[in-house]
Amino acid sequence: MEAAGPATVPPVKIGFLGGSFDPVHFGHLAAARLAREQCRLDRVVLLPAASSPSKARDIAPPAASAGDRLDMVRAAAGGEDWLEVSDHELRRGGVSYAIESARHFRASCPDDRLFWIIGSDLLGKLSLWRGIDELARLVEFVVLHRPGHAPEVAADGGIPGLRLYPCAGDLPRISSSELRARLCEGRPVEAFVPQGVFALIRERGLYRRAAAGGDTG
Ligand SMILES: Nc1ncnc2c1ncn2[C@@H]1O[C@H](COP(=O)(O)OP(=O)(O)OP(=O)(O)O)[C@@H](O)[C@H]1O
Ligand SMILES: O=C(O)c1ccc[n+]([C@@H]2O[C@H](COP(=O)([O-])O)[C@@H](O)[C@H]2O)c1
Repeated sequence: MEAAGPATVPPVKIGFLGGSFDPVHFGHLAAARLAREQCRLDRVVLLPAASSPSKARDIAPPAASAGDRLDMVRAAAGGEDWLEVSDHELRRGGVSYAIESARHFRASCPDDRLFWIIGSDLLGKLSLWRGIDELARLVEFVVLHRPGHAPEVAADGGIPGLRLYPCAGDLPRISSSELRARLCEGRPVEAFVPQGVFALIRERGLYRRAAAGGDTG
């Protein structure tokens, strides 16, 4: 009798959602959940940026410190066994280019499929991301329609071999900048962030003043 060959194990599918998460909100969590469901991801990693490339030249740095943003993201991810948090970009410091993170995760997970999850607000400038041709070889992109940002924007911009999967579904019309403004004005935000995140914002008095800035270390 012939021995059965080794069973082929399908590659693990890991999603990454990078962002400033200043603060993390239900829009981010909905994006992670939809991407996981529609692309059948095994897990999703929230990846807080030390400094986002698209925001690095903004006048205002992240309003909350790296430590506060990381704690809020950890609080938001708690309780979901498929949702993880990586502090890789925060430990690396500097501007958080996706290509550098993708090289790191590709090296540590050589056999897995890596999916970069982005909102449709980022699509128009995807071709300008640092090292986009290499990035498009290393990862596949999942795009969530963000209200107010048309998903039909020409995305590939001639990016060779781009693998890009649009996800269907309604995402909450929330942004971190709107939440920072609300907090600064003393308006409620409980409906937009998980309870643990709200508790941290209140305990630490985060985002009380718009011009407060904050350290990123
Ligand atoms: N409401 C939302 N629905 C879907 N995707 C979102 C939503 N908010 C943010 N994202 C996506 O999450 C990622 C991280 O976003 P980021 O941390 O910059 O949040 P933000 O709400 O856009 O912040 P800000 O208002 O400060 O620009 C990006 O890919 C962004 O497109
Ligand atoms: O690598 C790049 O060139 C690049 C340019 C723009 C945005 N990104 C990534 O996109 C994610 C969301 O960015 P932002 O500016 O919406 O917070 C974050 O993880 C950034 O590192 C990456």
